[in-house]
Amino acid sequence: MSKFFKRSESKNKVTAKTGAQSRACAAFIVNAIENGQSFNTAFAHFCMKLELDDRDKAFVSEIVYGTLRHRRLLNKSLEPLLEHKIQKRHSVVKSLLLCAMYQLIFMRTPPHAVVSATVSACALCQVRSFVSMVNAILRRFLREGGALTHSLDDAVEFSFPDWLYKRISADYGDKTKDILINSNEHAPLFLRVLTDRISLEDYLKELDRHDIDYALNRYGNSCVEILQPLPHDAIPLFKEGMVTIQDLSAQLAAPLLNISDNLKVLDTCAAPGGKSAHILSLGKNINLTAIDIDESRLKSTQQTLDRLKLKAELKVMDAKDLSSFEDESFDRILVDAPCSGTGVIRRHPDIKWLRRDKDIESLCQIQKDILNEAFKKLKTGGILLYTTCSILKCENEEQIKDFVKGHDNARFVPVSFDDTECDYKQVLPSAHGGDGFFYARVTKI
Ligand SMILES: C[S@@+](CC[C@H](N)C(=O)[O-])C[C@H]1O[C@@H](n2cnc3c(N)ncnc32)[C@H](O)[C@@H]1O
Repeated sequence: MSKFFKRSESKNKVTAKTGAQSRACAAFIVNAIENGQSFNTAFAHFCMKLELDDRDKAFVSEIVYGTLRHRRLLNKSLEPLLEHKIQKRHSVVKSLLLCAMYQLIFMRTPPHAVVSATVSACALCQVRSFVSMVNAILRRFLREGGALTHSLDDAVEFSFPDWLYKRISADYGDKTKDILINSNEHAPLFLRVLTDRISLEDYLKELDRHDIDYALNRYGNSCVEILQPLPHDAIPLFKEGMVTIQDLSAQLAAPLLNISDNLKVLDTCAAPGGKSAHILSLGKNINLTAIDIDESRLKSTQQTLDRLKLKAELKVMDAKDLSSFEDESFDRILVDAPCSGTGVIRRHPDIKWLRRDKDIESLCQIQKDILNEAFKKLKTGGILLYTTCSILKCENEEQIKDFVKGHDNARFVPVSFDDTECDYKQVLPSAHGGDGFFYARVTKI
């Protein structure tokens, strides 16, 4: 356990009670996600309901993320142990068992602790009548070796829904397995140092002073990877606004806008504000309008900008209708479009179970509508940057190629990666260390 999760002496023991509460909380969250709730909503709700402290929350989040990462394989290992099908109204029992198996196999938590806390959690989950069944299944699982039952089907082995597996393999062929493996990794913590306020060198000295392990990455010149668990409030100079949390791939987006001083910039899908903040750091006197359709998410953009002491005009607005702005009035436009999130599954494994195949078509239509509308607002000679955190070609290269084909006055502005220039760039999860991401920029002639 990291030194940043220190507790007072009296609270330092994980009692049977807190152990059961954490297991109940994890099972409730997994169950809620299976029923369509997002991780963030379910996590906030159940952690509050079960009155968990920060250390318990970290433990719960590890169990939930891990269980979601390996859900299909855990399920395959659980199924032969179930003598009767668990009814839908008792589905939390299945979540309790899957979470317990994840702890036994992947976290190597002592078996007696997992079994006794999971059994006690039945009462908290209001499935007391399942106590002996849960106890018997977990003990049998351990007696029979406590190992996973593997599958020759990669969708099961790497726990991806069939529809998504099919789409990834149609797009990537023999690269598919690597993509699935990398998407099941734990995502690293990347910081972006605001180098207009503190040099990278000086910030690294700060990390050394706090004895924090880090690594640099040749792709981002203000990017530092932190090699140990570190809550936000333990990140040196975070509160002071000298540094922010942003994945490496996300950090590579804003510089592609070629920002210089005094430009008028529109960020069409801005929340929670990571790239808006980056744009503002790249020039002086940038006139940035940041819009988002989601009011609550736009509030988090304001918080991001406040912490970093940056200013932009924020508006709740649907980017499919930008008629309140004059045509050809922006020098730079960022369309960081709503997407499937298939490039960030290692960071948000709930995406695998929340997304549906039919969502992809509607997302593609929204992306197309936003691109068409945003391009009207771009000045001649300006740059529009289209990015997504998806790896699906229909959202990325097919989308932008169709766009350029459909606009006589649009031209690609090539992007350069690994010393190679291309009209657009697809980065796969972990390929450079960062998330899966897509970048393409166009200009108006
Ligand atoms: C990938 S996130 C943007 C991340 C953000 N650019 C950043 O760097 O922090 C996509 C955003 O698009 C917003 N969005 C979805 N549909 C939209 C629409 N029609 N108009 C404007 N924003 C939209 C979502 O609310 C979400 O905040």
